[in-house]
Amino acid sequence: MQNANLESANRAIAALRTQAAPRVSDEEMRQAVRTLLIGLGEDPDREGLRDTPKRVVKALKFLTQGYNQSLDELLNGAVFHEDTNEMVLVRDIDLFSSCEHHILPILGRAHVAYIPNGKVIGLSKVARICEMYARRLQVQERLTDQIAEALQGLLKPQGVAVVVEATHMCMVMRGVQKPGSWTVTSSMRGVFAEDGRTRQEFMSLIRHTPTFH
Ligand SMILES: Nc1nc2c(ncn2[C@@H]2O[C@H](COP(=O)(O)OP(=O)(O)OP(=O)(O)O)[C@@H](O)[C@H]2O)c(=O)[nH]1
Ligand SMILES: [Zn+2]
Repeated sequence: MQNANLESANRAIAALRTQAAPRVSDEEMRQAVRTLLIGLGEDPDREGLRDTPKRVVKALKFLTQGYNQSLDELLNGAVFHEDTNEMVLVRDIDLFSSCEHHILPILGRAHVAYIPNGKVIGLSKVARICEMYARRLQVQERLTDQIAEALQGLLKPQGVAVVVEATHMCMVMRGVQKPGSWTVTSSMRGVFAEDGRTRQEFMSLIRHTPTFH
């Protein structure tokens, strides 16, 4: 059911993008950046800024490239049958996202665990799932949930746990200006939600400092 929701949300986003795509050209986007520069009191024709609209549009498209990806594509079939009941944890996955309120960076990392139920996923695909959702305009809570929901839908595991720790540039460089503040969000499914000991094991594994660091 959750997977069906996720897929229908992805389809809705894809449909919106298809409708929107012909309406806004790269040139129009560049013009919008040029307008912003003028609004900021700059001269968009001075040497240093001449190519800035082009660069900004390219950078923003890169930072939101997750809209053009799908779970199917990134998985490339890397779901395998495996009989194991032990926790799989991929931790310290770097995240670079953008907040949807200010389009400013969210910098952080994700820790993702699941307990299989007959199926495992290629380890790199866990990081790729995080990457796909991070490379969209986000709020941290939704990003965290989307990662958990994707794994839940793909693997139907005994449980999924996702913790995201991030700092928001909109809270650091502007607004309330609190450098050093971190936001921690979590999404727990199945045994991680129901069983305190499993959740505790996960929490202690993500706090543990590996010897190779
Ligand atoms: N819950 C949540 N809030 C976020 C996230 N990123 C940014 N925000 C918040 O979104 C809110 C938007 O509030 P507004 O009052 O509309 O915007 P603002 O005037 O720019 O707010 P300030 O940042 O307080 O100056 C702010 O409190 C941000 O801190 C996020 O990932 N999750
Ligand atoms: Zn923000």
